[in-house]
Amino acid sequence: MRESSDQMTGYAAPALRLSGVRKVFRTSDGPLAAVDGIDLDIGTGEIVAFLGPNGAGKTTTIDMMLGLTTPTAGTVEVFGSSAQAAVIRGDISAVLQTGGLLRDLSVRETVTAIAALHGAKDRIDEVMERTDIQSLARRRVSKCSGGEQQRLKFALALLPDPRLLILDEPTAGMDVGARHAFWDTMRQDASAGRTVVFATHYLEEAQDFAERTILIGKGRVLADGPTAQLRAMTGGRKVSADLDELPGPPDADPRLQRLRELPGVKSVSLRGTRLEVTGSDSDAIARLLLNDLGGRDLEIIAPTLESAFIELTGEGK
Ligand SMILES: Nc1ncnc2c1ncn2[C@@H]1O[C@H](COP(=O)(O)OP(=O)(O)OP(=O)(O)O)[C@@H](O)[C@H]1O
Repeated sequence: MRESSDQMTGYAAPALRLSGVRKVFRTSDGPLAAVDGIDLDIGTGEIVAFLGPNGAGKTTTIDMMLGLTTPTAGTVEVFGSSAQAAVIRGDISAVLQTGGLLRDLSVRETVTAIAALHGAKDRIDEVMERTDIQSLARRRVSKCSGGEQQRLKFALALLPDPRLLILDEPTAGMDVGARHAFWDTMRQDASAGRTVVFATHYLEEAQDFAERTILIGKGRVLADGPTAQLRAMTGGRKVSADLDELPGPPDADPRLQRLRELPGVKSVSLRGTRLEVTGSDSDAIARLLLNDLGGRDLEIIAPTLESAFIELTGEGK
């Protein structure tokens, strides 16, 4: 990856800085604040998920990051300059939901044409290999599947060797294998210093691939933090184990009572001989179950981002 001017000057501007960003559209029903005051900094080498339901404002925000539209209020900076300047320098590029590939060109002709625009003909083979499209080189774009077209768009986005890559639902149309291959490439890129910001509807995708998740709803940031921490914000983990049959009713059982009295325990329930305990300190619950209460076949399950999402946005997907 190219050396950054920040490294040369010693000034480390964040990859992306949004300050008080708003975008208001005029609609027949009056003004609509699609983005309603977003502040955030994203550092070099981060992989960040923008997670939110339909209409949350993700695409509108991404368009402003890329300089495709201007904010109604606030500022967007990419490596310390305007988004447009960053695009011209080749510091930022994107895989967008919409936007065109020429259907009659072959895959290789497409990559070659865009490489010529960027003065990056020497990178053609490398990006085709990284995105696993060499075997499609002679295929017409119109004959490529949705997932293959996404890989081609990804190749085009890598041609300028951007320091910041923005992806709007990049794996739409890919099967599970292609999705994992895609994210493996992304991880390698991020570890080499490329910053990656992606919008997704897939809760598992944020969970599996982003170290940091920014949850967006109604044009605002609802939560922003390490993806694991966001998950932990909702209800803690569930610990389950088999117990010997209880001699009496569960409400009166002293073993269950000891679990209920543990700090942070939210619920204790029994189905047959299978006990389920939810709480913030799963280690303490597991210790008590195994050491003192004769629990067997113990399982600890972390809450999914789905539950965090529903709790924080008040709406499921
Ligand atoms: N050009 C426009 N004119 C009027 N309203 C718009 C325009 N673009 C977006 N909107 C509205 O702004 C809101 C945010 O839309 P946006 O596309 O940014 O959401 P999103 O989070 O990307 O949704 P999705 O996940 O469905 O792509 C929506 O209510 C949308 O209808």
